[in-house]
Amino acid sequence: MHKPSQVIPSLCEGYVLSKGTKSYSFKDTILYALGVGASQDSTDPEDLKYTYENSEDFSVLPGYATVIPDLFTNFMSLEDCPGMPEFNVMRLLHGEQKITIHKPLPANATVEQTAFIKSVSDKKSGALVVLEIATYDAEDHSPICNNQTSLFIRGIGGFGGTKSSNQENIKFPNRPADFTYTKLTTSDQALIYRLSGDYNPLHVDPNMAAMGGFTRPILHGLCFYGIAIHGIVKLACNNKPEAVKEISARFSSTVTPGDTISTEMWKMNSNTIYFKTTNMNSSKVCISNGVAIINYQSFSKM
Ligand SMILES: CCCCCCC[C@@H](O)CC(=O)SCCNC(=O)CCNC(=O)[C@H](O)C(C)(C)COP(=O)(O)OP(=O)(O)OC[C@H]1O[C@@H](n2cnc3c(N)ncnc32)[C@H](O)[C@@H]1OP(=O)(O)O
Repeated sequence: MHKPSQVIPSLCEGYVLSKGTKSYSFKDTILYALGVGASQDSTDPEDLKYTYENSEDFSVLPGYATVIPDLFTNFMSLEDCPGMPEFNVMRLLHGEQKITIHKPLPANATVEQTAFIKSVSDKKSGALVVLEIATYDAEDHSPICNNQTSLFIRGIGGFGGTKSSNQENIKFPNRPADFTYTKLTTSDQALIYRLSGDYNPLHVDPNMAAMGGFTRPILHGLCFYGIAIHGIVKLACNNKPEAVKEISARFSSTVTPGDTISTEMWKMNSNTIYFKTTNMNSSKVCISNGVAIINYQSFSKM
């Protein structure tokens, strides 16, 4: 296939990366929960509701919305888009993510979904490709969730056109956080997390990570996003996953499996939480601009 020498936004925008039906079951939702650090140790007795299908209130973590799409198919299809030049896929990083949840995520479902490129903007050091993925229940065609995924492809910027970002910069309050969730990621975190569908070798293969300019494989953005969401549900939502309606955030620095990450949350008003996550090993903020929209009516005790 003939590839252009640089990004041609008009040939990218609207390009369908995948469209189809898929089914998942409670085994997938449990595997996801384990991949974002749900455990059965004495500090986390409440996690059984995400990891044991026979628990009384078995539930799906809201972050599971991010892996319902066929991540790897979409990732690979990007290279086939006629408006994209040749690029080193190991230089592609997850830039931003927004999920919108329309109903509590079912533990077993058949879903219909379409993923397409919504926009491409020139960030000079790279191209920011924004994907939109809508997921519907195949049974009654009701909307389940939406994903907006921004991919930052380093090294292919400078093609002109728009340069805007899709997320606003958040100003955090000048007071201690209302809740803090600190989690030690494990050295095998990426090996477990990838089984939920993002098989990008950047996260496990040292040679591929080196091609991306990293000394070691880095953790999936959606894995540490999922860890932060787990913390938000536990600490700010009384462990009621159905309370989460929307979560958006930017991946502003990398995390290596084995790093400790700490998510600080501020309750801003009756339905909004601002959050950011710091990588305690690098001392850098790895998730910035975090905003969670919560429906506090869905539980009584705060
Ligand atoms: C298809 C389905 C796919 C599913 C996912 C599959 C892919 C996954 O497997 C891949 C991953 O998970 S990668 C791991 C997670 N991501 C990361 O670790 C990225 C961390 N962030 C960075 O390294 C830098 O912010 C970096 C490199 C992103 C940007 O840093 P710089 O180049 O230094 O940019 P900077 O000079 O700070 O800013 C330039 C302009 O870019 C905007 N920007 C910065 N960070 C951004 C980010 N994270 N997302 C979006 N935009 C971002 C800035 O605002 C600036 O724009 P403008 O000039 O318009 O203000």
